[in-house]
Amino acid sequence: MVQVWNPNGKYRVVSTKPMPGTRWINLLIEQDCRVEICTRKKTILSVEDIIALIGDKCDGWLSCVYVSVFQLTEDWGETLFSALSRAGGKAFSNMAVGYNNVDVNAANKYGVAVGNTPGVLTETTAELAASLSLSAARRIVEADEFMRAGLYDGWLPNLFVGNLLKGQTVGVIGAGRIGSAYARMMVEGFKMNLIYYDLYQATRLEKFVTGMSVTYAEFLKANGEQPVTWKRAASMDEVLREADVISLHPILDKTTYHLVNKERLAIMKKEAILVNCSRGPVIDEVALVEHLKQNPMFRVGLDVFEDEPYMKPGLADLKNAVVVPHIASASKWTREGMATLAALNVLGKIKGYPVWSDPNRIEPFLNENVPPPAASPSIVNSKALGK
Ligand SMILES: NC(=O)C1=CN([C@@H]2O[C@H](COP(=O)(O)OP(=O)(O)OC[C@H]3O[C@@H](n4cnc5c(N)ncnc54)[C@H](O)[C@@H]3O)[C@@H](O)[C@H]2O)C=CC1
Ligand SMILES: O=C(O)C(=O)CO
Repeated sequence: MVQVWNPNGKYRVVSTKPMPGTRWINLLIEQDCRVEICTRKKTILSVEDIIALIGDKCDGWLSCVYVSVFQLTEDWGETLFSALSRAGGKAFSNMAVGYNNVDVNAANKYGVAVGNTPGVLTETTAELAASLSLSAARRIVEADEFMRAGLYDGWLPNLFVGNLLKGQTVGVIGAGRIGSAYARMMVEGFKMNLIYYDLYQATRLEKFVTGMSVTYAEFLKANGEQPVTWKRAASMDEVLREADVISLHPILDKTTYHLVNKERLAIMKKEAILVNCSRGPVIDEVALVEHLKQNPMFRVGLDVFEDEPYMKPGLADLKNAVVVPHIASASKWTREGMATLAALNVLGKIKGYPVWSDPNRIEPFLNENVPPPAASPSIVNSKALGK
């Protein structure tokens, strides 16, 4: 049930799941860590399971730290942080960028550093959002099922007619790292016009699309095509009204819970495409199921669900929904990199290293040919802990 590496290591690091690759294990072992990996088949561990893994003491280990493989139901609150702290635990890291499953105030109370893994999953997650956009627009899953069912008996003018993306408007809600990467893909790849909404100005994205639309505009015009345009919307509703494809990329917090609800679905175009690779509760999924039933030309691509791992009743039966099991960050390079960043977050705490200055630039930690910088790549509560 628990696989142990380097049993005589001075520092104890526990992981709730086997994580991809071996670099993360080697980096910990090189720094005198004993690595314990829970290999139980159970996908979602309960609070009791995790408390049992943490144990009640560190048995002479100098530091007892914890890497949790992100699970929506692995709720890191008062109970777990106090258990970790009682066992001498000083650091915890999600193997994820999102940390809505973590009560950071509780971690602060027990002086536990909370790590996450930004940056390494930006492009991979954006690529999945782009894949879902295309799958929904071109009805790939429905068509695939049709072929496999042996129903294809010849080309027809009306067979699986979908939406053209070129020249349409892509809307991005939450233009942070992933939202901006997705926006660029859709503008560059499909010549879509962009409208975005975020609480903050996405300066880097704006510079990119401005630069692109200036030089690219000449090129497109010379080739008899329309240049791409972009704008920052004053409200989220403006994006919902204007865009043909809308992708959600905000964090989940109380400002974004049910951001897309019945009223907002009603203002979207009848043939719009909605993609969610952020967190399930950003959409009111019951309202979405109803909307999909009433509007068969409205399509969605979902990687995340309100009650993960479950879907709301009715969703699985709808042809106008493409659903995948939270795989947006699942490329080999990204998942191995996430494991490395998570391990280095806790290792940095063990070694007393500072926190890396820019969580948007984590490349130096991912170069396998050189030792990683002496820093924790990303600790979300470093300021609160006075680091
Ligand atoms: N499905 C999956 O496997 C994955 C999901 N994610 C989710 O994506 C989220 C975003 O990740 P990053 O882009 O790296 O984070 P980020 O912090 O770079 O971007 C989040 C953006 O959301 C914006 N935002 C916050 N509240 C908002 C509101 N009320 N309205 C509009 N915008 C708002 C922020 O200003 C920020 O620009 C993560 O927090 C995580 O929940 C991330 C990776 C993989
Ligand atoms: O990183 C995250 O936030 C995830 O959802 C898993 O990649």
